[in-house]
Amino acid sequence: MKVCKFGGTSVASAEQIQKVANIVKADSARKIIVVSAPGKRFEGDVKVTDLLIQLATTALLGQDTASALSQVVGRYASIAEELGLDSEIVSIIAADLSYRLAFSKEDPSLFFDQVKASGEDNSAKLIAAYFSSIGLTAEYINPKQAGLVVTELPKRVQALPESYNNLSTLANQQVISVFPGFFGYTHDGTLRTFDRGGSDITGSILAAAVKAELYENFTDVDCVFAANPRIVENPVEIQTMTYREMRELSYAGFAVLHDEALMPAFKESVPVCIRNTNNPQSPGTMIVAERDYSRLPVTGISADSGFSTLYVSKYLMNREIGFGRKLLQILEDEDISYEHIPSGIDNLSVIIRSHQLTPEKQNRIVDRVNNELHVDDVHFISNFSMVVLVGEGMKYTTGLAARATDAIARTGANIEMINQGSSEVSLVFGVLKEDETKILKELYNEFFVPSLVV
Ligand SMILES: Nc1ncnc2c1ncn2[C@@H]1O[C@H](COP(=O)(O)OP(=O)(O)O)[C@@H](O)[C@H]1O
Ligand SMILES: N[C@@H](CC(=O)OP(=O)(O)O)C(=O)O
Repeated sequence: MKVCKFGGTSVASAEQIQKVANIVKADSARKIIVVSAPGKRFEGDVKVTDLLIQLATTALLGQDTASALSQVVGRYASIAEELGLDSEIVSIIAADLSYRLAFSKEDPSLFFDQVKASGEDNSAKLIAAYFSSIGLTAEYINPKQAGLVVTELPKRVQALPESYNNLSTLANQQVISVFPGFFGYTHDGTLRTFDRGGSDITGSILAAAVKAELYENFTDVDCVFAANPRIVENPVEIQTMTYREMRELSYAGFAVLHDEALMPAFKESVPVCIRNTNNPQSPGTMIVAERDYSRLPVTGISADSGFSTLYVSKYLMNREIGFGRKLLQILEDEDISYEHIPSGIDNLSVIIRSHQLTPEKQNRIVDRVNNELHVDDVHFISNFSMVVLVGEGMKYTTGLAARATDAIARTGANIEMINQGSSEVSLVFGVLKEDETKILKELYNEFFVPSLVV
């Protein structure tokens, strides 16, 4: 049995959904279909999830929701009409949205989740109806009834272990299951969505639960490329990569797969294949536990912005027992996680995703570090990017860091931070945001030109 996830671009219009149906028909092993909300049909279009966020915001502000609501219903109505479905499905979707808008707004984040999740939920209902209309025996699956149970607030949303057992019964279904991505329910029945892009996670959870032979993730590119195709022209195609490599690359900018989507599949050794709905003949990129990495040391290069650094210096910091713990406790008290901690003997930097910081939080942290740790200097620097070189073969290659730093030097940019994880599967450079693109391009030239495939 195969689990297939179709992303927003794959279900953005009637034409795309017809391609999805053809892909499902072409292989009888494709029994569980996870769908996203309709995404962008063209450059500049708006994803249904973003329309829903606008709708929820309007409702929370107590403003008239009629126009925002009709935009969302309109997207589904035009898809349904083009697919030749009767208006009943559109009435079901309109009624569902009105029901969600009447939900309690006491906790705005839960209200947002209710409204956002309708994107995938209604997409699944519509696609199941379309499959049935063309003679495929298909059924919409409700994640609550199927048992996709997630953690309660204030914990980060994650599937609970029992979900896998609950969902495993889907393996016995004779019909094609159409499952909405992106959300689950807590024990008390509260709906919670995963982070943006989270339908990839749902697909992986289901693939692990039914111990699928393959998790196919259908998107709008033929494969995973060695660098973001929006930045590097015609990048090298990756045929096979390991879970670890994909995890590191999606951590910093490979938007093609959510970085939390690998663990469930990895734990059950389910291989993942990234494929193109618009070109299903293309074999795609296989993500597996091990691969031959003798040819090229670097598999891919990613880059992501939106990082800040908390810089702290104090003479003899290296001798002060408990300094690091006290500093990290201050961050924990502010509910902040960190990415890297490069350090010297008298100073250290804590790299943080900037979206976690507010001016008030920054002031409180700086005050507490000054008052409680009596440092010589503490300040925040924002606007950092991380550029990450990833490859299982890196640890067997000498001189690789020197080649990378030489390439960066050629751009004239300064390296603010270097971090090599002990697994040596990645090498991270902290750079200024304004230098990110030129560094990515130069590193790509250094390690991939003139190669054609990895
Ligand atoms: N290294 C990469 N390889 C392939 N695609 C990438 C890479 N980095 C970024 N992307 C982008 O990821 C996009 C697909 O992911 P996403 O927009 O989430 O699709 P979907 O709508 O299928 O969920 C591609 O259109 C591509 O622009
Ligand atoms: N629709 C949600 C979840 C998702 O996974 O979407 P996509 O498959 O389009 O990345 C989002 O936009 O975040």
